[in-house]
Amino acid sequence: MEKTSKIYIAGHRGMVGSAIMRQLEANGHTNIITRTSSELDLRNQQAVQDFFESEQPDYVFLAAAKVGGIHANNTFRAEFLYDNLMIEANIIHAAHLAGVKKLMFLGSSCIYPKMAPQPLKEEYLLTGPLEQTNEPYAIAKIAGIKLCESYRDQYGSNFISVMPTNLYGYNDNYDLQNSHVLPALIRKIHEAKDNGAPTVTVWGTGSPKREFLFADDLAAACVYLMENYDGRELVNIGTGEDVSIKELALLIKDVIGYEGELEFDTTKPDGTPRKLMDVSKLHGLGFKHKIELREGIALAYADFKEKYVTA
Ligand SMILES: NC(=O)c1ccc[n+]([C@@H]2O[C@H](COP(=O)([O-])OP(=O)(O)OC[C@H]3O[C@@H](n4cnc5c(N)ncnc54)[C@H](OP(=O)(O)O)[C@@H]3O)[C@@H](O)[C@H]2O)c1
Ligand SMILES: C[C@@H]1O[C@H](OP(=O)(O)OP(=O)(O)OC[C@H]2O[C@@H](n3cnc4c(=O)[nH]c(N)nc43)[C@H](O)[C@@H]2O)[C@@H](O)[C@H](O)[C@@H]1O
Repeated sequence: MEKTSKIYIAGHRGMVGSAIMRQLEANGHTNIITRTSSELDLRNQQAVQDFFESEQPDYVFLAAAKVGGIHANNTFRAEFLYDNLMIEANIIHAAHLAGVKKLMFLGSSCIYPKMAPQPLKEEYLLTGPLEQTNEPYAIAKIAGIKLCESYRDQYGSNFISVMPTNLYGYNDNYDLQNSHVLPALIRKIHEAKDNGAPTVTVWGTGSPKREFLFADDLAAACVYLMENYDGRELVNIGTGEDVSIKELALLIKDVIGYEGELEFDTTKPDGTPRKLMDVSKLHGLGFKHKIELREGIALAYADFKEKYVTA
C-alpha cells in the first residue's frame, strides 16, 4: 500500500475498524475513506455498488459486521446470519466489479468446529459441527471466507481472509446483554466496586477457556498482512495463550481492585469449551502481538472509565 493509496475501512467506527484507522494514520496513510452505517447501509447491494463505482478504492479492510457476544448471537440468530451475509457479499462483489487491488475479510475463531483439536489450525475449518449458540454468525463468516476464495479462483481477485480470536480494547461494546465477556466483566466489576456490591455474577460455569487479543495488536496484524500476505489460505490472528473465564474474572477483579466475590450463573450457556488459535502461520509470516492480557485489561478499563463513567 502506498501512502496515497485509497483505502476503504468498512466499519471504521467499530472497535476493530477504529483501531485499523489509527494504525494506518500512524503509518502515514493520507487517503482513507469511510462511511457510517447511516450514510451507507452495507446490506443495500445497489448502494454499495454505487459507492464502490464512484470511490474506486485500491484497498478494502472489511471490518463491518453485526457483532456480539454469546447471548446476542444466540438471541438475534436471523440478524447475525442475514446482516453478515449481506454486508460481506455486497462488499466482496462490489470490490470485484470495481477492480479493487486487495481486500481483507475479517472472520472469527468461532468458524472452527466446537470440538476441534486445540490449538485450532486453519485446516480444521469445516471438519465438524459448529457451536450452536453462534452457528448463524459462524456460517456467515464461513460464507465470507468461501466468497474470497472463490473470487480468487474464478477472477484472480487478491482477497485474503484472517481469523481473529476474541478481541477487546478501545471503543469496545459495554452493553451488558450484547457484549463479549471481557468488556461485560469490566463493567460489572467496576459497578460492583462503585456500589459496594458483595458479589458479581459471571455467566456460565467459569470453566470455558478463551484467548484475548487487544484490538490495536489485531489492527497492526491486519495492516502487516495487507502488506505482506497474498495467500488463498486463512490466517489465524491471536496470542496463542488462553485463560479460563474464572481466571479472567479474577484478573479483572484484581486490576480494578474489587474485594467482593464472584458467583457463577449456570443458567447461562458456556458456549465453546475452548477455542485457542494456532498462530504459528502468523508468527511464520513475521508478526507477533505486543500487548499482554493484564496490560490490555488496564488499558481497556481506563478507556471504559473515560468514556462511560461520569465523574
Ligand atoms: N469483537 C470481537 O471479539 C471479534 C472477534 C473476532 C472477529 N471480529 C470481527 O471483527 C470485525 C469488527 O468487529 P468489531 O468488534 O469492531 O465490531 P463493532 O465494534 O460492533 O463494529 C462493527 C461495525 O460494523 C458496522 N456495521 C454494522 N452493520 C452495518 C451495516 N448494516 N452497514 C454499515 N456498517 C455496519 C458498524 O458501523 P456504525 O458504527 O457506523 O453503525 C460498526 O462500526 C467484524 O468482522 C467481527 O466479526 C470481532
Ligand atoms: C469472538 C466472539 O465469540 C463469541 O463467543 P464467546 O467467546 O463464547 O462469547 P462471549 O460472549 O465473550 O462469552 C465467552 C464466555 O464468557 C462467559 N461469560 C461470563 N460472564 C459473561 C458476561 O457477562 N457476558 C458475556 N458475553 N459472556 C460472559 C460466557 O458464558 C462464555 O462462556 C461468539 O458468540 C461470537 O460469534 C464471536 O465469535
